[in-house]
Amino acid sequence: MTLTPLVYWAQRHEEIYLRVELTDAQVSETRPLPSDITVGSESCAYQLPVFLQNIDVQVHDKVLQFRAQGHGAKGQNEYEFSLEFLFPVKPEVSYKSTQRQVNVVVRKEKRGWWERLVTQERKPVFLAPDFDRWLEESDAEMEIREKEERRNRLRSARLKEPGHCNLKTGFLFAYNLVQFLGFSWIFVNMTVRLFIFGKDSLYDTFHTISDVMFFCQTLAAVEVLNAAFGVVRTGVVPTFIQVVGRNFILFIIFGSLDEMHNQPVVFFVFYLWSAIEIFRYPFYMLGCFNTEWKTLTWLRYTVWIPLYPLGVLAEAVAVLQAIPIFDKNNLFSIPLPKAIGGSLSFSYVLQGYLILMFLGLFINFRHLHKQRKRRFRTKKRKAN
Ligand SMILES: CCCCCCCCCCCCC/C=C/C(=O)SCCNC(=O)CCNC(=O)[C@H](O)C(C)(C)COP(=O)(O)OP(=O)(O)OC[C@H]1O[C@@H](n2cnc3c(N)ncnc32)[C@H](O)[C@@H]1OP(=O)(O)O
Repeated sequence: MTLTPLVYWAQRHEEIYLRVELTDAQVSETRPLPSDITVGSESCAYQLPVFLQNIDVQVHDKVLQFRAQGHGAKGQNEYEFSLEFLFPVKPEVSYKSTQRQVNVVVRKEKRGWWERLVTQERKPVFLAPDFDRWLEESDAEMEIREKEERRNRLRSARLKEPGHCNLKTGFLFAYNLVQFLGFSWIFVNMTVRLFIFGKDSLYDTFHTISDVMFFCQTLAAVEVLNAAFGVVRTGVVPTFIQVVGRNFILFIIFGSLDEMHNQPVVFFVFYLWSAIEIFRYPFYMLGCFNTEWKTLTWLRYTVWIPLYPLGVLAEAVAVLQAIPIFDKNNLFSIPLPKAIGGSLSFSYVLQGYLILMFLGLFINFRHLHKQRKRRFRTKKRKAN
């Protein structure tokens, strides 16, 4: 026999809760509950346990379809009902079942408070408010505020835990210090050599600097993990673009081609890379202790404006210089069936990479511009 179960509902700004009572009752227009029993009343004689199987709850285009099979005092029953929600909901539905009921949670497509649950004005006879979870809109808003305050209290308590804060701060400070020392050595070394040897220093940058640059750029992969694991509050994508972008140039274009080692472009790329890092890493070091030096903050969020396009331009020159070399030595060429040429030169990959570079530049330029606005807007707001 197919029965329509009793369904109790409540809402919050982002969710709808349905409590489906599976009993041996058949509730319908023609056969309402006996007068001495009201929906949800504990005295309902129908509250007999039902052993459930094959629960199927789906949402398609605002309509929730519920089906289940249950074995109760009156034998095996099919249970089903459907509801057309007032507004769109997300297709993902979660539910938990007990002997007597199935608790369903549906997420609203758009956050907000509904005047009723279903499209039709007159509610279905099997539907009733769930007074165990019922809140008026203002109460729900207060519940959200209380949850947020609890979360903030927990977060600040966690950050005050001596172990948590010191470990993360110590790790970040040490990382930033090592990177600052590495890039400072690079920047000072290249500056001094430029003053002493003039233009000649442009041709042996790779031989004098690359070991430390390889070390710093390999270590920089940690920044992607920091972003991915939430160690620092920043996006994974910009960090990934930054680290992959630099290491592609360093390891593939410079590191794998001897012919590139004596090119002046190596000097410009290394110099532009280190010119930002000598401000960025000390800025992070101070940030580990929630302090800042205004001039350093300004430099960290300003010098990238000329350096980033210049840096990517220098990298593009390096890629263009490497293309004929890869064509000649066939390094990293992609093997293809003889019928279609035997191999694809890596220079084709480089031509595609040139497009990625300028896409990556656009993404990170926009990201840093947002960071700069956020940083200086926050400062302005604190100053007022
Ligand atoms: C399928 C693969 C596709 C790959 C495609 C690749 C294409 C590549 C194209 C582009 C290639 C670019 C190559 C690079 C060129 C150059 O570098 S040119 C030289 C100039 N370069 C720069 O100026 C960029 C310098 N780098 C950065 O700024 C970062 O790497 C960044 C990721 C680009 C931006 O940094 P981000 O962390 O996102 O912003 P911030 O405002 O600095 O930090 C946000 C918050 O996080 C905290 N934080 C971050 N890191 C640390 C840390 N190490 N220690 C402590 N705290 C850290 C920071 O303090 C901020 O905190 P709040 O202020 O409290 O929010």
